[in-house]
Amino acid sequence: MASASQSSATLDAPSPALIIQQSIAESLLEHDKNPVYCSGTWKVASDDIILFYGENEGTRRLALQASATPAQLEHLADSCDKATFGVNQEDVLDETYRKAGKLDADHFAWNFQAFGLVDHIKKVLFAMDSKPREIRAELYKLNVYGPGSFFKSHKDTPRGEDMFGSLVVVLPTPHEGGELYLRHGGKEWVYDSASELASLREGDGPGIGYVALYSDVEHEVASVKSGYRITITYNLYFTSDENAPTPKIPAPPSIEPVAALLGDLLAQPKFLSKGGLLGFGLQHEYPFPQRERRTNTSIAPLERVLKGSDRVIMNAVRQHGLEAALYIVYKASGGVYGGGDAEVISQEYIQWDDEHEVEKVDELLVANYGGIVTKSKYRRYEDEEWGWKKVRKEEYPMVWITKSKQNSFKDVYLAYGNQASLGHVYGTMVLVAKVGGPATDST
Ligand SMILES: O=C(O)CCC(=O)C(=O)O
Ligand SMILES: [Fe+2]
Repeated sequence: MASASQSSATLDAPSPALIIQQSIAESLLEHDKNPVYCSGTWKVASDDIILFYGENEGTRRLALQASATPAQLEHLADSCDKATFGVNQEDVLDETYRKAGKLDADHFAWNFQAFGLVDHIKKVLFAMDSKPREIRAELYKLNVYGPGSFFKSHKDTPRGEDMFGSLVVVLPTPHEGGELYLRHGGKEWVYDSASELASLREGDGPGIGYVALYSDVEHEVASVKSGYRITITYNLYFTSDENAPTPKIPAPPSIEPVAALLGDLLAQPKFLSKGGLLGFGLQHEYPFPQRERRTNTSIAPLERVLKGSDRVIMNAVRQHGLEAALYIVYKASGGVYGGGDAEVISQEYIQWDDEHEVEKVDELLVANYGGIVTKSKYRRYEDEEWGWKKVRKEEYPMVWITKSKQNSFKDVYLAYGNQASLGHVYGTMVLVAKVGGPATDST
């Protein structure tokens, strides 16, 4: 009896383990929503879309940035062999299944480097990995789908264990039809290269269409109605670490010691107790952004290209939850402003000119360019300080951890005065982290 009641209890209430098992299965189902392909358009440079092709010495050059003429495209189509497809490890020619032209990788070349695109594909298809596996694309074939060409439903034959998918790049030649249908897990999608390419706006420069799909995704190219649909396909592989040469360089030091020391510094009760700024000179050089005449440009985008120890310190201060950014430390000489050690930091790289007089560079920076005063002009002359109360009040104390003169510039500005004269503005790009709230003055 006891055993009977036990078994009925098992039937009524699923065990906790079973509930967890079901939850795992359910949440894995959620992950089936991960994309099995990705597609879109990709911007390229004009030089990227020049095609060189030929089976023998006489190589043709076909530049696609300006639209190719029908005669040029016909020549390319005529240079192709008939495309075959794989059935049971054999290449089969059957134009009722696949009608298209092909060139093997040893009969064509183009400048386009797929690295950026491949990196993008990696992030979309392997977003579930905290550190996505490295992948690479190997040039495979060029195909020309002229009017009436198609490729019926198939899966691509994986070439090697590490191959996980295919990348099809569609060149920007006008065509109609030739949609790519993709099917997986009972779902269907369509990638319409003709309309994707047509949607590229002229002012945006040239672009290509692309679709990257897992090898187990069934796909089919619908019949091309007009024009030429030219594709370049790549095989996509996981890169194997086995063949990678062992690095000769020693492993870089971890950021942990720097972050720990920074933590110790911030924990000091007297250190910037009212808040302030931590300044770091940069150890590498960075190109200042292009300035248009009489405009200013933010240097914030340079943050993405920080190198070496500059990157380490940016990561370390952020690890401590500090707000940090690149700034330019401005100082000026000449005009009313001249002299003094005043310093103002701003994220704007300013185009000074010799037509507009500037009375006080520091005040202009504060008023118009988000400037923060780190040293006010008259701090050394106490009797004059009354006139600068307002600016003094806004002064943020800056503690320099490292100093550097790298990434400095000198500009000329028109200094206001009885007689306008030329002055100089000096700038140095640095990394600044904010500690605590703004420095407040109790007076
Ligand atoms: O051109 C396409 O969109 C796909 C071509 C294809 O399926 C293949 O070459 O295997
Ligand atoms: Fe295919």
